[in-house]
Amino acid sequence: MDILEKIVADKRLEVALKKQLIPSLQLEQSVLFEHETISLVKNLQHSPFGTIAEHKRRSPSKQVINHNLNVFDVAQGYEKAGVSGMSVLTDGKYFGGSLDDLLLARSSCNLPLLRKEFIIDSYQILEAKAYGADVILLIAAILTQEEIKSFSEFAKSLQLEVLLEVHNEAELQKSIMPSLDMIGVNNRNLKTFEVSLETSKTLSSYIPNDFIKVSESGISNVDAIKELKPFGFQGFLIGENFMKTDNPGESANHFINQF
Ligand SMILES: O=C(O)c1ccccc1NCC(=O)[C@H](O)[C@H](O)COP(=O)(O)O
Repeated sequence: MDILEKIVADKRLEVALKKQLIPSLQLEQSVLFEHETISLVKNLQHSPFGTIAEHKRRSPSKQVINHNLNVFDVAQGYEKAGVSGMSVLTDGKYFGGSLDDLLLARSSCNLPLLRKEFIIDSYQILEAKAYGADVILLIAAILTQEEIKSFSEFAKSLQLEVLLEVHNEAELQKSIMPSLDMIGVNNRNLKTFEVSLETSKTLSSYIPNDFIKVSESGISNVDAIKELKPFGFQGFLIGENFMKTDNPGESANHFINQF
């Protein structure tokens, strides 16, 4: 079993247990609060540097990145730096995140928030809405075409935006559908952890222009963004490069000031 299969197997167990503790109907009641969606799409369309800055304590590829920060300060720092959106990893076992991180980020900034999670059940989309997300991530490698359709349509019915992530052409071809807003190319192979910006460049020409193109992972300097922009990318998801420092907000600020 590779790491992605292991994460998904654990996630299925986790979601089944959560559904017993807090049934969907109960969760739906929390969703009724009127948090107006803050659009990541609009921010990316209007930014020359389209940075989506991530809160990421650890990862399967890097183990520990940073456990000494609090998400409240990180979110405020990112907002002050002028990033276009924030990604919050909510998986506990492999990334050290939680839904509370999402809620804290929501309470501390007005950035569009992406719930970065391995979504395999519509229950997690309800959770995303209830905890203040504006955007959900769907990973093509772990979903069927039917799941991508039903999950993205459900997200849209909750006024959430949808970022669909691919890593190869086959994943992209099965996923293109009108209920998506953004298509992200993950430069990291989630099975081997190998990272290459060439993945974004190669897949860019297959992504229809109706979608905002986002390049994810392994972006460690401004030159990478300058390299990717001619391929049509408007969003750049950056985690480790900011989170490995003592002050991710300041690092993001320094990064953006180089444009
Ligand atoms: O980051 C990992 O090691 C990883 C392993 C398995 C599944 C997903 C993984 N990462 C999720 C992400 O997509 C990244 O956190 C995100 O794109 C930021 O990447 P980076 O800037 O390289 O931290």
